Amino acid sequence: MSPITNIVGGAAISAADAAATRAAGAASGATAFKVDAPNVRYTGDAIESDYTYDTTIVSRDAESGSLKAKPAKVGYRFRTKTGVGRVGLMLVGWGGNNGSTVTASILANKKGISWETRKGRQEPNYFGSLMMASTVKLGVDEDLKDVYVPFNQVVPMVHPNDVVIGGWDISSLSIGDAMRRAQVLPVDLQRQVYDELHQLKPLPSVYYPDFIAANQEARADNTIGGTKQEQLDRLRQDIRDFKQANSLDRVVVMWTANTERYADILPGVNDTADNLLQAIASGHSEVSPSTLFAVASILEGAPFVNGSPQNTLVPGAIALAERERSFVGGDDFKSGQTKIKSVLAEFLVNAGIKPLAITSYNHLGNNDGHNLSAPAQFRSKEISKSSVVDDMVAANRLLYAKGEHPDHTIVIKYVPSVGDSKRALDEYVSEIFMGGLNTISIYNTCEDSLLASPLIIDLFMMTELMTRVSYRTDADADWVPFHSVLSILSYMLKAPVVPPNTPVVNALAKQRMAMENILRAFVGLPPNNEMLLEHKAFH
Ligand SMILES: NC(=O)c1ccc[n+]([C@@H]2O[C@H](COP(=O)([O-])OP(=O)(O)OC[C@H]3O[C@@H](n4cnc5c(N)ncnc54)[C@H](O)[C@@H]3O)[C@@H](O)[C@H]2O)c1
Ligand SMILES: O=P([O-])([O-])O[C@@H]1[C@@H](O)[C@H](O)[C@@H](O)[C@H](O)[C@@H]1O
Repeated sequence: MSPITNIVGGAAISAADAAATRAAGAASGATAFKVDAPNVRYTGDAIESDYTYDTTIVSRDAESGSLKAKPAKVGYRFRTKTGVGRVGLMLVGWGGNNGSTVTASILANKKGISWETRKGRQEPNYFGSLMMASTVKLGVDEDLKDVYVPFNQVVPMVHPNDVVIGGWDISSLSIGDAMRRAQVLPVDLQRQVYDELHQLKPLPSVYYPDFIAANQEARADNTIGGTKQEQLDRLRQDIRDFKQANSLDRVVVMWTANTERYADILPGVNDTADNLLQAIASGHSEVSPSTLFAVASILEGAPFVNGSPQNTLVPGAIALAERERSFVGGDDFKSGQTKIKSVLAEFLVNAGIKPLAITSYNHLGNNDGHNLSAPAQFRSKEISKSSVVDDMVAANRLLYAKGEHPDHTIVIKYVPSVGDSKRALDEYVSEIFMGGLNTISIYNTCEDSLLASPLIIDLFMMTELMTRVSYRTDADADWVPFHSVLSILSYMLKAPVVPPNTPVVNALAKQRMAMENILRAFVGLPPNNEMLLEHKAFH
C-alpha cells in the first residue's frame, strides 16, 4: 500500500485505514509520504529542502503616515536528520499527577494494555496529543479531494512508545505508588501497570522550601543536600548517568514539578550567564530549584522545557542557553481554560466583537491545587493565565485603543474533594453591534492530568525533533541550529517564552499554523493557506 493511500482525506478514514495509519506510525521516524520535487533531497541520513520564505515588509511614510507593503523572499535550506535514535525524557516532579499519569499511559500504549470500564473495554490512546492524534492537510489528490496525514508523520519524529522515562522528585514514592496517590487513572488500568511502575523510583531532588508552598513540606523526603554548586554538579551527573545507563542519544528534561514563586531578577545575580553561574557557585538564595535544573540541562546539552508558570528561564539562563547552543522552552502547559481562551478570545476579536470582561474561575483538589492555594504560587499561575489575550487585543486597534484591555480576572480555589477533576467556569462579556452585549459562559470539567499528559508528549516530541534540525541561509557559512529559545513550542504553553525582542503569539490557530507550516518547510512544501483557488476559479 503506497503511503498516500493510508489516509483518505475528506471522507472518514475507514477502520482498516486507521489501523494501517497507526501501524505506519507505530515506529519512531515513520513518515506518511515522500515529496517529489527538485528542491527536496533525501540523503542517507537526512532530508534537505531548499525553501523560499515569503513575507511582506510594511513601511510607513513619515509625513503622510501611509503604509507601503512590499513582498519579500528569504532563501532557506533546511536539513532534518532522519535517524531518531534512542531518546530519553527526564521529568522533574516525576512522582506528581502529571508525571505518574504520563508514564503509566505511555506504558499502557506501548504494551497495548486495555481495561474494563462501566461502558466496556477501553483501549489506550494518545487523544489530546497534537502530534499523535491530530492530522494536517498534505494537499489534494487527483480528484481535488483533501488528503490528511498524521501530524507526527510529516517529518520523522520520535514515537512516545519508544521513549525512556526517568526523573526526579522530592517525594520518594515509587511511580506506582505515585500513580495511586494521584487517583487519576482507572483502577483496572492501575492494577495492570502497578508492578512495573513500582520498580521506577525518582531520583532525589533539590528542595528549597522558600520556592513552593509550605504545604508541600510533608512530601519532601527525597532531597539532595550540599551547596547549590554541589547540587548543580549532582543534577548534571544524574543526566549523564541516565543517558549512559540507557544508551541514549539524547535526553530532554522537562519541569512538571510544583509551581514555584517568581524569582526576583537581580542585576549581578541572574541577569547574565556568568552572573547566574557565579550566583550558583556562591549559593545565592534567589536561584530556584527549577533554574538549577535548567542550568544543569543547558550545560549537559539536554533541552529543558518548563511546564510550570514560574520564571525559571531568567535572563541569565536564556543567555547561557544561547551561549551553549542548548534548547530551552516554556512556560506552563496550556491545557484547559487558557487553551480555550486562546481560541475564543481570538474568535471574538477577529470577528470584530470586543471582549470587555473575561473571568476565569476554577477549583480543583489535586496537589497542584494545594500548592497553588498559597499566594506566591498562585501569583505565578495568575501571571501565566492572564497574558494569553495580549497579542489578540494588540492586533485590533479598531476595538482597543493602545493600552486598553478587557477586564481579565483569574480565580483558583482548592477543594480537596474534587481531586484532579478540575471544575472551570469562564464568562466572556463582549460589546457587539450598536452597543449590545453578548455573554458567553462555559462550564468545563476535566481530569487536569489527562489534559496535561498529552502536552508533555507533544513538547517532548517537538523538542526532540528540533535537536535534529539545522538550517542555513545565503548569509550562513555553515548549518546552524534554530534559536535556543524554542518558540515553536508555544501551542502547548500558556505563556510562551520567545527569543529576546521577538513577538509572543498566544492565538492557538496561529500557533498551530506556524508549527504545521514550519514542518512542511522542512520537507520543502509550501505553507497551507486554505485559499482553495482550485475550487473557486472557473478552471
Ligand atoms: N492540567 C495540569 O495538570 C497542568 C496544566 C498546566 C500546568 N501544570 C503545572 O504542572 C506542574 C505539575 O502539575 P501536577 O498536577 O503534576 O502537580 P503535582 O503536585 O501532582 O506534581 C508535582 C510534583 O513535583 C514534585 N516536586 C515539587 N518540587 C520539586 C522539586 N524541586 N524537584 C522535584 N520534584 C519536585 C512534588 O513532590 C510532586 O510530586 C504544576 O506546576 C502545574 O501548575 C499542570
Ligand atoms: O490550563 P488552565 O486550565 O488554563 O490552567 C490550569 C489552572 O486553571 C489550574 O488551576 C491549575 O491547577 C493547572 O495547573 C492549570 O494551569
